[in-house]
Amino acid sequence: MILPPPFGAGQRIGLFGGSFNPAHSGHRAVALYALKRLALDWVWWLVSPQNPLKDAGDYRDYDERLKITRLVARHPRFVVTDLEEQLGTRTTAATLAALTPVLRRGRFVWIMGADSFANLHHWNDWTDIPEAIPLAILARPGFAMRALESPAALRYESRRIATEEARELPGAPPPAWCFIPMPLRSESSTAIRERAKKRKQIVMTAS
Ligand SMILES: Nc1ncnc2c1ncn2[C@@H]1O[C@H](COP(=O)(O)OP(=O)(O)OP(=O)(O)O)[C@@H](O)[C@H]1O
Ligand SMILES: O=C(O)c1ccc[n+]([C@@H]2O[C@H](COP(=O)([O-])O)[C@@H](O)[C@H]2O)c1
Repeated sequence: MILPPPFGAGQRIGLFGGSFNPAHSGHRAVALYALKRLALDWVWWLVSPQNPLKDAGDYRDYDERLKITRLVARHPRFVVTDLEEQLGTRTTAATLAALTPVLRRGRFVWIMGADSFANLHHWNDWTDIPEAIPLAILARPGFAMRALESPAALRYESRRIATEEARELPGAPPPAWCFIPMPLRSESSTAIRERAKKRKQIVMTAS
């Protein structure tokens, strides 16, 4: 496994997993906000080969997703990586299990949007995830209440860290999670794909 080069023991690292199908400026805003609020050294963008809950037919080619994510994530503290492709893992629980020795060497935190946290209980082996790594939940339009009342929030209610203490999250003993309000971003990959589909239809109708 080739770890992102800027990795030193004890560093504060955010793992930002996503389909990035395609990556957009909302992702960048989330990563920038997490970088600052969690006082991270690095954010590793883990481009997921395939979210096991999503339709494979909707996916753009992996290399193309990596390429666009690298363009969107251009920042000296961001690293876009194909770690999950290298590991051959498809579920987050399996990825985190494979990364166990790595997680012990740094102060890691998993970054996700509030929509992901609201649905965490549908993920494969979902309780393994908060048991493996602290979770930073970034606000997303329409999902704050659903996230804060979700099965994951209720199950780990006593392990919630106050927003003002978000800096304590990286490397905190799991389970631990924190909801981080941020200026809301409405971008979504679905909307981008829908717009692209419509443009294609218009061109086809016109020709
Ligand atoms: N606008 C946003 N605000 C907050 N979090 C976001 C936003 N867009 C994506 N995220 C978070 O980024 C991570 C990766 O998201 P993903 O690649 O699925 O993008 P998406 O826009 O949600 O895609 P899709 O519409 O295809 O589901 C997820 O944890 C998701 O919750
Ligand atoms: O492990 C699962 O079952 C699982 C289900 C849904 C999403 N995930 C992971 O969550 C991250 C965000 O996924 P997505 O598709 O919403 O960008 C990405 O790393 C996925 O692999 C993982």
